[in-house]
Amino acid sequence: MEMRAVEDIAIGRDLTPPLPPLAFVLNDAALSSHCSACFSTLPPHPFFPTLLQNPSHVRKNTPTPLYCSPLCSSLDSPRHFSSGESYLLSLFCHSPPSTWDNSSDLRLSLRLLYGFREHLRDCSVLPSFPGSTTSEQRLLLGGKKDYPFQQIQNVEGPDDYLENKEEQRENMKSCCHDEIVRERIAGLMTNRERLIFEATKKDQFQGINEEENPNENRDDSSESTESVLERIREGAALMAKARRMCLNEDENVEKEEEFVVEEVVLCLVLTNAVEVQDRSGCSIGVAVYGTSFSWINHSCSPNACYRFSMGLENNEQPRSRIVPAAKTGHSENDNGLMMEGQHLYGPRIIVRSIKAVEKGKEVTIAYTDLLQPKEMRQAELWLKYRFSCCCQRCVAVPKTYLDCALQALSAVNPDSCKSSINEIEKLTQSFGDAINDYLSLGDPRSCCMKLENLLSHGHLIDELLEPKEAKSPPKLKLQPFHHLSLDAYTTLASAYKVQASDLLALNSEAGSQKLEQAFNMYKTSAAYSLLLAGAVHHLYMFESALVASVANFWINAGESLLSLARSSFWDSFLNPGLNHIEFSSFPTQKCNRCCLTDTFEPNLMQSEEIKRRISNCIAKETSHIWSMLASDSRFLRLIQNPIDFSWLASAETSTDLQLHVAEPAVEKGCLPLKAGRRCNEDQVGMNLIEVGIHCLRYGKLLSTICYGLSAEMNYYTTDYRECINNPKVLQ
Ligand SMILES: C[S@@+](CC[C@H](N)C(=O)[O-])C[C@H]1O[C@@H](n2cnc3c(N)ncnc32)[C@H](O)[C@@H]1O
Repeated sequence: MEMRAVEDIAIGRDLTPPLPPLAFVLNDAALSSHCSACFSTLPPHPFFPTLLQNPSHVRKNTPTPLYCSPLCSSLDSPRHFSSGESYLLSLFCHSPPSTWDNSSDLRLSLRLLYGFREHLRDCSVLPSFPGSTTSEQRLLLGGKKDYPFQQIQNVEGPDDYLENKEEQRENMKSCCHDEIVRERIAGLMTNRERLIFEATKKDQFQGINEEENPNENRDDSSESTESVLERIREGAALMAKARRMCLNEDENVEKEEEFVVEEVVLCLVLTNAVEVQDRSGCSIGVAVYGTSFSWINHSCSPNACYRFSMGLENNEQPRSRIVPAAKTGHSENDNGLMMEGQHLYGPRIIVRSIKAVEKGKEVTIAYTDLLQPKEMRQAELWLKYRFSCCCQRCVAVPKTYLDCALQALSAVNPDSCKSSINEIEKLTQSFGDAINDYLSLGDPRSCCMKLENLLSHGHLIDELLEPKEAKSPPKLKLQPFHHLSLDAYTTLASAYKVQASDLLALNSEAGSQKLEQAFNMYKTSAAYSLLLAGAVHHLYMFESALVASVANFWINAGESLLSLARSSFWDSFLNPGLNHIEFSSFPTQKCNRCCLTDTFEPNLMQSEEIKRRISNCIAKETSHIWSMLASDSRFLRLIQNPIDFSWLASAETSTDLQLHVAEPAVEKGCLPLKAGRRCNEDQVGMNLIEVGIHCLRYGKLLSTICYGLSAEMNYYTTDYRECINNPKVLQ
């Protein structure tokens, strides 16, 4: 099944009304910070679940959902208890499974399973059972007694259906054999056959890879295939155990047929669930939606994206602009379980166009990070969804510019580029280890040192040996758009900021030297944010589906630069003159160089010319401040301008990338760049603000394409002024 546009659709239009979820849960980590019903941040004194049944079964110190209000608690608590979720949390906490480190998909599956049964009961389909039963119903209801699901409270089974045990067993076998291979429940693909049974056959992805690259991913792929299988089995068994505990039954689940229903629903969740993100883009939960959303296929160059709408109110109801490609595959009878949403609360999802879509054309979204190179995307899609993507971007021969750029190596050492599979693996491992130092070990300092080192030299060098080592030719240097470089910039922007706050927190009465150190770290963090925005913007010029990423990166860069410009560090020791700048006098109207305003129509943002004009303007302003921003980082000093990469073309030509860099700016007022130019100190702060406002404004404009004006309106018409007047981050 796929979804198509019912009319010609312009860029930046909502394609669906806000669609309610079939089921949703918070991630384990968000259970103590967010309301489990409406996903808002919890108040200081949150509400516990009401209807706490059988508390003796739930062991002490088990995490529990919390709510922002009695209303949210009364709406959501029954589902928490009746689905067996409370028991699963208890099991998960006290005897953690080996293949699951977060219980959210399993809890989501339990809630969904509960919802399906409730729906079947509400639809009064049971009286017609079994004669006209659908296979979905048979699977979900199963036989009497032997089938754990049959015994959920308040649900009456068809007593006369199964006369004796033998018959029950027969029925169960047929359920298992017929239904375990079934594709859909409630219209949603379960992929169970592919996820489980094909996994045991010859691995298809391995086959594909062997054709393209005989050495790549072979071992990884078969290992991952086995682990998919093991995870699904272990997860389903745990769900079945939790449900049996909830029903006061023997909780030992040993045979596979005892958890086949759980396995099917878990596979449905793995195939259809989406991460729910808060406004800052942090993942806080997972949800499954009905067919209007779940029938949308993936593309690595998609024409749509989605966003979430939280809260209980639901005023806006635009009509849907997408329909299933064909209403085949489901008979009237089979529609017994089709449902669009069960919840009047929880995160609703809205699909939106990020490219113009012609009537009748397929609407697609991204299931994976589009800033990964082709092989990584394909591997992830195969592992999680068992398909090989054949979208335009994936089948392009030669590869698209974007895919080349995401893997491009410098030509400094072309031989190593050719024989580099092992070298790249080593380098990837080194980048991963460095990032791990920060994310897992909490050591931002070591992470920054290692990443700077890897980016500048292509390998780790001993700091003490640096002068000697530096003379030897670099091993593998990455181009600034390489996906490892982009990951490194993201990490460095965060790790430098954390280092700076740690430094200030540890030294509450920091002397001027510490203050200066902290300021330099904040400065380097802002510089990496800007480089990330510039590099991804360069890629966005070749693939407009990157709009959501680039919008976020520009906004982050703008906020960091404005915070830096307003920091009290300037007053203390850098440029006391800045103190007297009247910030409210900064332009809030149209920029007279690039014409950027707050009120650009999303349609205009399709124009390459306009995007180029804005980035040229930001590049020009950046050239005034870059040497100041980059001065404390060994790697950043090698970057001549983080927005206009024309310097790269002359610096070196990549062996596998025909660099497409922007033409030097020739418009009136946009002078060609003189990278690294140092300008009048008094101007630095002003230029920081100019660049910051441009980044923020441009980011907000791009974000209206993917998130919509109504959602962002209040925020983005005032917020850079707020950002200037109320710096959040720095002292
Ligand atoms: C959320 S469902 C999408 C709707 C699905 N096509 C259906 O008929 O219900 C995800 C599954 O659809 C299939 N799918 C999605 N995008 C695809 C693509 N670009 N090529 C092939 N299969 C795709 C895969 O089997 C994947 O596991």
